[in-house]
Amino acid sequence: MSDNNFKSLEDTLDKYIPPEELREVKRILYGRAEDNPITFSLEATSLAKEVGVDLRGYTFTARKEDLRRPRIVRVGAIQNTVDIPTTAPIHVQRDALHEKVSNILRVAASAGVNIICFQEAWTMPFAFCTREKFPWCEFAEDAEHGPTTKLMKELAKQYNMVIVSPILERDSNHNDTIWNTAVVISNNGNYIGKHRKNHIPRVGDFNESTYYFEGDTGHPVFETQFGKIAINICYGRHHPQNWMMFGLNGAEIVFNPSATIGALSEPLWGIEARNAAIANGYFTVAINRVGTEVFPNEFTSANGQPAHKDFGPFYGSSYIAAPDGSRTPALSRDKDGLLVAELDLNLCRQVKDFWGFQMTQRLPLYAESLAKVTKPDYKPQVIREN
Ligand SMILES: NC(=O)NCCC(=O)O
Repeated sequence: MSDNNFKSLEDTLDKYIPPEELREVKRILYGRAEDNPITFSLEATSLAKEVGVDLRGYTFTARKEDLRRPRIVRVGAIQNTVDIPTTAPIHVQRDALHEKVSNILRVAASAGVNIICFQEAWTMPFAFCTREKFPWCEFAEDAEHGPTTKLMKELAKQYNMVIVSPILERDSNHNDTIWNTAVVISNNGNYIGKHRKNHIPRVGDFNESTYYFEGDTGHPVFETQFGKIAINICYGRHHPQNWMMFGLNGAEIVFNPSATIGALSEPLWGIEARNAAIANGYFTVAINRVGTEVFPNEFTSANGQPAHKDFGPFYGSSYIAAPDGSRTPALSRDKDGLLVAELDLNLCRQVKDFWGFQMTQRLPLYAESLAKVTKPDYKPQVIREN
């Protein structure tokens, strides 16, 4: 079976595992026997059909508490293809993506979404694989006042929705430097702040260090009306310390807007964001692109293979994981999708109380060890037989 004929892990499980065993398989593999799907209004499902987006939703519950009311929030994740050829003028490509994602936002609004995040560098094709500067650098724009943020501020206000908008940023106050940045806009339509990607890949076709440097914004958590959120951009999901710092700063939901391909990372995908949710006591939202993007000039992947104009399909499979280790099924591997999860944020503290991972974390021990490891004269602590 070729990669393209393989629909998804969930489809295969549903197709071949008898129902009574499937419950147990799902309990072990997905952390819960039932998917707990959300039934959306007719308006939301019809709009999703009209816009051409696969709308799916799932609920995560928490214990009822005596002293705290439930803190129910609907979170959304959008995965989408880039449909306009990469040879079209930059403004045509960007406008088309603005229009497409704005339409999906209408669906999110009618599905009751409170906080939404898009895929990494959503306003452009993922051109960094080419390692060519032009015309791709033209996609970079000001995080606070650029055309994308301007549009998203209007829509955030209109839909009373917090929007996390990962873009290619141009910082004209600092010598026109470029950054891989996620902009956070409040449900009142105000710019709250931004986070710049902390870890830049130098692997296979993801040689992004040609374009931008490691981020300088630390690990900010944005306190929104619907909860405390943070963003760990793509390759940062391979770094447990990155996830940990967002948790230490109090995040309740961490988004992981990504662009990644099957040959490279698909076996890691279902593990990393889910493990981060467990280890750090927050919800995680892993978002990947779909589709194949073809570039005008051939490039190589530095792997001995012939030069080519695309680097294979992004595999989508966006999913949401909870601090108790349970997760939603994934969106498809090849279709535009809007994944919605209804969360009770009280689950974060409940899981921390139960498992005690934060209490047993022993940060001073690691702070001390790491301080030693980073010294030039450090010797690894290895004990050998004499
Ligand atoms: N965009 C990006 O950081 N991709 C890196 C590939 C991966 O981490 O799977």
